[in-house]
Amino acid sequence: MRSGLPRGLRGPQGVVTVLGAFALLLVIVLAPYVWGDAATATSVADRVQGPSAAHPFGTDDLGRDVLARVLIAARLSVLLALGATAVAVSGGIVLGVVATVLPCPLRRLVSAFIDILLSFPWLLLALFFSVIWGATASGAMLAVGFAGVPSIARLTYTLASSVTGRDFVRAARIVGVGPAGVILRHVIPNIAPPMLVNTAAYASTALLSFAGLSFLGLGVQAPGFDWGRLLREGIARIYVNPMAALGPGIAIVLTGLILNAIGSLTGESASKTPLRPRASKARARAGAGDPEVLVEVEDLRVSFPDRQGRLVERVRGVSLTIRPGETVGIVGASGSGKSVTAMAVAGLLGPEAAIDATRLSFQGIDMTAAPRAADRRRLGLELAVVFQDPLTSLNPSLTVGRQLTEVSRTHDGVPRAAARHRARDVLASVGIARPERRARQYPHELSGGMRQRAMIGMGLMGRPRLVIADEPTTALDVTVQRQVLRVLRDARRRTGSAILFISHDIALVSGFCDRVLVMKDGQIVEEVAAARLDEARHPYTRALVACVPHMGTDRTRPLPVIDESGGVAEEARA
Ligand SMILES: Nc1ncnc2c1ncn2[C@@H]1O[C@H](COP(=O)(O)OP(=O)(O)OP(=O)(O)O)[C@@H](O)[C@H]1O
Repeated sequence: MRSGLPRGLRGPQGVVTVLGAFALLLVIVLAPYVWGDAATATSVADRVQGPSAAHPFGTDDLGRDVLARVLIAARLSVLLALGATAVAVSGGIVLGVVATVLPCPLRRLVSAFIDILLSFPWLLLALFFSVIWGATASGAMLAVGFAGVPSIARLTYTLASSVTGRDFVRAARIVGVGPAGVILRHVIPNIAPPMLVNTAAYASTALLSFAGLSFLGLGVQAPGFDWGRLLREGIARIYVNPMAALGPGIAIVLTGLILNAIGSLTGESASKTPLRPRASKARARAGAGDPEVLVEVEDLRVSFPDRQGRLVERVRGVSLTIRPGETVGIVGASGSGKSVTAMAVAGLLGPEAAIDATRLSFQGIDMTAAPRAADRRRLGLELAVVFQDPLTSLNPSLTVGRQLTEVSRTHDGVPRAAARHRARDVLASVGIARPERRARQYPHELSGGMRQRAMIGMGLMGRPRLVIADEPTTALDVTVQRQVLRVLRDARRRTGSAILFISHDIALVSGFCDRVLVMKDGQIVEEVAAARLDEARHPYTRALVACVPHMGTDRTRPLPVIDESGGVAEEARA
């Protein structure tokens, strides 16, 4: 059963939070009208009295009702805390997000600057800013706000960096989405839930900080009063009337709790699904070159730095070609360099990869260099990548339909309504029932097989000449695997696109592909037609083929094992 309320607002905690927030709001709005006179009317006869029915929190040294003053101070205290929070959060988000999209050396510089600011205790910063802006309410608000910028900036930077490292952001960049688009469409929606929680947490910290500054005489000045100032006045009479000090203290604690509870509920409601790695798809650009050859790779070498910073070559002199409409498979053990090779072809390797190749091109476009704007458009439309993990192949904070329409809208300039229409047709063409409804859903609302089909659909939104499928069926059960392979086959038939299919499973690859490239230790050790795998010459290929059980396999014998040298060892395995 689903109620119409957001998820976070259901249950007792949600109800209590809503009631608390509502009561606080009422006090903030109405208190000055209802208790204004009691809070300001002086009465010498009622001076410094303890709690009574007429004055539940007693009176101050001018005979004013302390409870009324506490209630009226709610408005100033909360507004100043929210003002300080707005300064801290907006400053922190701008600094943190901008730092993530800066080029590497500048990013390090800004990150180090944030760290230096963080090393100062916030109170010291707040006092420093108070001195600059003076001991006034607005000065203290700016002081508390600016003192919070470094911690919010650090948090934003960490969260945003974890998003910008995801495949869907890398793919979006390749597709031509600029820094502003990446921030607005990918980073902000994904960091919003934790940021909301932290904003509310910071609001309660700001409330406390502000009360602290006013208590020290650096915040609100007489005749104005906030909770901090009331606390300062109450402390002086704590032995005569403890409630004069406890009253504002209770108000600060309760309001802090309400702000924290609002934050956790908002965060819970806003979070759609946990963000996980791996995502999306990519595309490629245009140029001269042999029209008969779609992908040309010659002597590709890819290295990554190890922990000591030394470059280690992971792909060692790979050469391959893919012709239009061909289905080429790459098989090999884990770590043999299949994905790195494929990502190099797609131009999706990160900046940490050192790429060296005599030739690395897709439709004549040099994929070792950053694509030009004109090439990006072709990449966006003509190259699609389907990754292994379907849950994380899509941006969790955008609906499936929105992600599908991005290609048409970014590169074809198709109007929104037409793009939506096309997205529905494409979803239907990859076998997704009720495509209208599915397009409105978020990735986590789809099954694994559906997500993978939606990914293939994303590729079909353009005019794919090549689909790179990096272990697209590994995370799926056998039945769903078959459906996904069928969708890929149909897509190839309809669009004439070539497919580069990566898998551990030589039986799957030989059944699906025209040609098979066998990789071992970063090299292609053999290239063989799928139909003639039995005639493979390399011992490693023969070992892979021998490991595939078939109808005639003797089940009483141990499974063959591929040894270090790549041959078959008849070791026993349970
Ligand atoms: N970003 C990276 N930084 C450092 N090393 C990397 C990086 N990406 C890949 N590698 C290394 O490159 C080698 C080849 O990785 P790759 O992902 O291509 O293997 P694979 O054959 O696709 O394996 P699997 O089937 O397990 O995905 C591995 O040793 C891997 O650790």
